[in-house]
Amino acid sequence: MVIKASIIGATGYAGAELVRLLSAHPQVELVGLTTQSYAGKAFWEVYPHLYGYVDLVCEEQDLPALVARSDVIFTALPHGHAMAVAREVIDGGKALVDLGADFRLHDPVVYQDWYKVEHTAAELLPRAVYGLPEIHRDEIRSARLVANPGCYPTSVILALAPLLKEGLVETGTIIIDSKSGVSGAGRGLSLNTHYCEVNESIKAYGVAVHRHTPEIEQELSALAGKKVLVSFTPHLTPMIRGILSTIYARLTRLKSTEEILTLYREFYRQEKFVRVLPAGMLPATKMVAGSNHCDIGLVVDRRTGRVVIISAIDNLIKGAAGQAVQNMNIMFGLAEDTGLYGPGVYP
Ligand SMILES: NC(=O)C1=CN([C@@H]2O[C@H](COP(=O)(O)OP(=O)(O)OC[C@H]3O[C@@H](n4cnc5c(N)ncnc54)[C@H](OP(=O)(O)O)[C@@H]3O)[C@@H](O)[C@H]2O)C=CC1
Ligand SMILES: CC(=O)N[C@@H](CCC(=O)OP(=O)(O)O)C(=O)O
Repeated sequence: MVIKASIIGATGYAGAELVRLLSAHPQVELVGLTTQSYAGKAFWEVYPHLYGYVDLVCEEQDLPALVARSDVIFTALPHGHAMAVAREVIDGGKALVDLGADFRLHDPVVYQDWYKVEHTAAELLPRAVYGLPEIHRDEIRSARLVANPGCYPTSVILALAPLLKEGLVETGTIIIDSKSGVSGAGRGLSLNTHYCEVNESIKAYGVAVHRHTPEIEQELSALAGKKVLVSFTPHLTPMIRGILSTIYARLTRLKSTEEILTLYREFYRQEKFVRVLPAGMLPATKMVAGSNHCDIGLVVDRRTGRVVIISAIDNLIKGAAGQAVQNMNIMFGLAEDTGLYGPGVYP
């Protein structure tokens, strides 16, 4: 089987990583790469590392033509833009994986509250599946519209799922401290992300108001079977790739580190992309850079009755493009790790 794939917003950081992964995917043919600013340029002129691997030319978005020649379309656009293309893709009988936030929240009112954008395709929300394969694999299999999760939520939900499913943490005491590389903010130029502003400095942002908060709470609440509230604080750090999330929660029953690690190993036993680390080993962003892994380590602090869980992902891979490919593989009945197998790069 050859899957014809197009990417709308291919020239952003998430889109370009998708181009790299799909160009090496044994069962995909890339047939369209759209851009806002680089129409007419060869893709390798925008991203020279792909010289010799991708010979497509960037094009302006011509949606009917793109839908006609694709089996699957990936949207890697700023939030608010995928809803304008989703209906035409779905009505055309093609699959859509959206890397942005437009179809992640089930409730359009919550979306409007946090994103300050009107949801103009709310009728499609019931058909959208939240594309975290380790939690929603069966629904993804039959979905035509998959909402690829946010990068921070991926690192947080995978880190907490086993404990919430077992009712082992108090659902009102969860504190999440996440640190991201600057590529998480996209390729566009901005004062907040230019070299002098971010290098040799770490800063918190979006405190108590970050738009990933409702997405994290939606998924954690579903796992717990009751409302979960979190305090989520993201930080911008002077690295290019990676997210490290450190999560604190009070245990409902005291367990040892080894007991909880056993629970995690069992929960993720079949998962190729979640690595539960042995006691005494903790994740680092370098361990997952360039791979589709989420690494998880944890320690029970018996003194405070809290568990501290640490997870690491590459924001552009498991946090975006890799997870999108994983979702496509599931939707098209391929082995889930096709085109994604293997560790990343080190150092
Ligand atoms: N970066 C990350 O780590 C992650 C990103 N995401 C999500 O993926 C999506 C893309 O993010 P990212 O790649 O970082 O963003 P970038 O800013 O790097 O790229 C955005 C892409 O969208 C195109 N674009 C921008 N505005 C418009 C518009 N008005 N109409 C059509 N095309 C437009 C750009 O074109 P051009 O290049 O020509 O200007 C570019 O191809 C976002 O929704 C983001 O939140 C999700 C998880 C992680
Ligand atoms: C460092 C940085 O700025 N990160 C981005 C989140 C990354 C992202 O891609 O957001 P979505 O997954 O929702 O699309 C931010 O905080 O807005």
